[in-house]
Parts: sequence; structure tokens; C-alpha cells
Amino acid sequence: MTKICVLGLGYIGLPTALLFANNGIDVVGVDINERVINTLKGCSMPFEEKGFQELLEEVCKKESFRASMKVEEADVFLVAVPTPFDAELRMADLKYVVSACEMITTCLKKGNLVIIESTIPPKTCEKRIRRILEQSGLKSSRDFYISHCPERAIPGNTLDEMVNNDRVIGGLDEKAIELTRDLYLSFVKGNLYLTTSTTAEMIKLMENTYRDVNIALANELGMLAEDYNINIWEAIEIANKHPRVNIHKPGPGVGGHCIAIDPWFLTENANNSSLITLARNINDSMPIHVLKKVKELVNGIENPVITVFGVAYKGDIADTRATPAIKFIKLAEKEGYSIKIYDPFVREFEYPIIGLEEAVEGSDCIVVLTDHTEFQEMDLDILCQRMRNRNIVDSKNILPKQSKPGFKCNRNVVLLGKT
Ligand SMILES: NC(=O)c1ccc[n+]([C@@H]2O[C@H](COP(=O)([O-])OP(=O)(O)OC[C@H]3O[C@@H](n4cnc5c(N)ncnc54)[C@H](O)[C@@H]3O)[C@@H](O)[C@H]2O)c1
Ligand SMILES: CC(=O)N[C@@H]1[C@@H](OP(=O)(O)OP(=O)(O)OC[C@H]2O[C@@H](n3ccc(=O)[nH]c3=O)[C@H](O)[C@@H]2O)O[C@H](CO)[C@@H](O)[C@@H]1O
Repeated sequence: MTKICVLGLGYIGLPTALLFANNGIDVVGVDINERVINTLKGCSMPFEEKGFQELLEEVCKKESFRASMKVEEADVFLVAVPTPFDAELRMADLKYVVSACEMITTCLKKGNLVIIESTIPPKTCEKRIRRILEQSGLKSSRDFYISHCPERAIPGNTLDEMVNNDRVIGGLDEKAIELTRDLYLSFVKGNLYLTTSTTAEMIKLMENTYRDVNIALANELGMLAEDYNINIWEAIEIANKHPRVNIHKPGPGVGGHCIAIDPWFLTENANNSSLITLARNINDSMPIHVLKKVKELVNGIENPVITVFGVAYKGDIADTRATPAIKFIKLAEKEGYSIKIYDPFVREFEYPIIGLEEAVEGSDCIVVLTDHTEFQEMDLDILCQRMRNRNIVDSKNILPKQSKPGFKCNRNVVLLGKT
């Protein structure tokens, strides 16, 4: 039986490890975080993602998955550690990938395959990973093999997308590509596209950059629509009826571990990338624009109290990584506003999260920053009765549009893109 050692048991590494373990592979999951390992040893998921607690219990029963803090000899090593953005240098911070590869070097044997799933800048496998692994004394493409198999699954629907999405497999050589393809065939039902490692690195970054640039376009169109006093949401919906138009949605900015940072990995060595940089800057500036809308509404109110609805980086998940809500909250605090936060999913955050009624009580403005489905069904008239002033900025266009019959609520709803 093939044995695989997965380094990094986060949102990507752990689901991947469990899928391999459930499909005939012997898996050792390695993480440097003791809490993660202890939680897994108790057969519990360290984070929530639909379908994975059940899968973990299944592989615990089968004894095909073990969690450990130590890398051990295996046929395949898979790296899924974080690749954060170094804001000062404006480039990928590869320290976790480097340290994971150094850990592998101590156990590397002839015939091994090393797969990098972490998102990395173009040429990282060819230049950086190869050099580190060759410190073992073995030679890449002769004694062992390196490939890049970027992950494309979307948080909130990871299980379905990991199994059914098409995947890109990039190798330093043909043998690396073949070995990687055979391994992923154990659970992937989508097509596998085979290419070089550098092309695969580039493809992953292009996909997220495409989305970022299109979101920036939607944000800019939203701001322009304000000048013309039209509803951007209606305009986009109708424009998207064109068979070749797919304008994304405006909002308070782009969060998450990927789209807000990956475009920078593309531009770090480029002399000429004005569009990608501009798009990033537009999206990063959106919390300032939302705050401007709030300021217009609460102007003249003494000591305004602002209620934030949703701090997860997107709807119906608990993940707050790089959420635009943080920037909005910090800016609003600088403005002297008191902030109360309600989020039905998020449990851990750097600001307190409170219950809905408490969050709305005495508020001067509700600001929606996340499109949780729950917000679609809110009874705004009841909420408005608890507010001191009935103002709403709905940056996600998610709240119900109509007041219920029998209630009169003088709410002043400001959608982004419509004044
Ligand atoms: N989360 C996503 O939706 C997503 C999707 C596609 C690609 N990616 C990419 O996948 C990679 C992993 O992202 P994630 O969201 O799973 O990160 P994560 O922060 O959820 O998990 C990473 C784990 O790696 C562990 N770790 C760090 N250094 C280690 C080492 N040397 N050895 C073993 N474990 C180590 C950490 O303790 C952590 O538990 C990143 O490059 C990310 O850009 C993420
Ligand atoms: C190309 C692609 O699809 N990549 C996906 C992406 O996953 P994600 O969860 O980060 O992506 P999104 O859902 O796009 O959310 C990001 C932020 O953008 C905001 N947003 C979104 C759409 C819109 O029209 N207007 C917006 O304002 C949203 O609120 C949120 O803050 O990266 C993962 C890791 O690489 C991939 O694996 C995964 O396939």
C-alpha cells in the first residue's frame, strides 16, 4: 500500500489527507501545532468544514490515518502549509514551505515523490524546492520527483470540490507527473490536466487574480453607479444576461487566505503589472468606501454606535482570515464610533461577538459586511425598533428589501452603489 506523509493539516492538507486515507492510501498527517495533533488524535476535526468530521471518523475506524508531530519515511510527501503574504516585501513568505521541505529532506529516499499543494510563485518548485530537497544528497528527476498540484477547492464546499473539480498537475519531469496523476486518481473524479510545475504555479495564481480583478471592476462600477444614482445590483443583473458578460459582485473588499494575497505572488518579480496591482488596491480600499457611506448617515449623531453584521470573510462560513471587516472596524473606531458585532458563524475573533438583539440595541447604523444566508431572512422591522437611529448600509445587498405589512420602519438603506 502507498504511504503518504502530509505536512500541514489545515483547511487544505487535512481534507486532502482524509480523502487519500479513505481511498486506499496509508496516511500520516504531520503538523507542528500540538493542539491540531491532539484534537485529531481524539478523532475530532480542528475546524469546521461540511462532511469532514464523518470522514475523519471513517478513516480512524479503518486505521488508515494517523496524526503526528514528526515527519517519517514514506513513498510520497505532500506539502500543504501556509504561504502568507509578506506585506513589507510585497512577496510570498515561503518560510513554512522551506521548513516543511527541510523536514522532508531528513527522511527522503530514492523513488520518493514530493508534491507541493501550497500556493507558490512561479518557478518556486524548479528553483527553491528542488535546491532544498537536494540537500538530502539525492538528485531530483533521477532519485526523487517533484510536482506541484495546486488546490482549487472553495472553503464551504471543500469536500465536493476536492473530489469533483478538475485539477492541474505540474511536474519537473514526466515521471513526477505520472506518479502524481496516479495518486490523485484514487479520489479525484474531475479531469487531471498535466503540465510543467511552473505552468501549474502560474495557472493557480491566474485563476485567483482573474477573480480579484473582476471583483475590483465590480467595485469600481458600483462606485460609478453612485455618481449616476442607479442601483448597481440591478444593473449588473441585467448586464449579465448578455451571453458573454459575467460581472462579479461589489462589496466591502476581498478577504480570505487566497484571493487577497495570491495576485501579489504573480507581481513580485514583474516590472510591468499595473492592472493587477490597481485591482488589489481598489479591493483593499473598499472598507474606506463603506465607512464613507456610514459617515454620511450618522453625521450629526453624537457618539454613534455602529452594528457590524458579519465578520467572516464571506457568507455561511466561520473563517475570518484577511476579512475586510477588520479594516472597517479599525477605521470606524478611529472615527470615534462604538462597534458592536453580530456574526452567526464566527466564534473566535479579535473583537467580541455578541447576540443579535444586544448588537442592535441602541444602534445608529447596521453595516452588513458578509452575505450570511441568515441575513436574507432578518425581520428588519423588529430589529429597527431596537435601534436608536434606523440606518443600514448593506454592502452585500443581502437584507430583505421590503418592510413587512403592518410595520412602519423609516430605515435608510444604503446599498453600495446607490445613494
Ligand atoms: N484555504 C483554502 O481555501 C486554500 C485553497 C487553495 C489553496 N490554498 C493554499 O494551501 C496552503 C495551505 O492553506 P490552508 O488554508 O490549509 O492553511 P492553514 O493555515 O489552514 O493550515 C496550514 C497548517 O500547516 C501547519 N504547518 C506550518 N508549518 C508546518 C510544517 N513545517 N510542517 C507541518 N505543518 C506545518 C500549520 O500549523 C497549519 O495547521 C496555502 O498555500 C494556501 O494558499 C488554500
Ligand atoms: C478562482 C476562485 O474561485 N478561487 C477560489 C477562492 O476561494 P475564496 O473563498 O477565497 O473565494 P471567493 O468566494 O471569491 O471569496 C473571496 C472574497 O471575495 C469576495 N467576493 C467574491 C465574489 C464577488 O463577486 N465579490 C466579492 O466581493 C468574497 O466576499 C470574499 O471576501 O480561492 C481559493 C484559494 O485559492 C480557491 O481554491 C477557490 O477556488
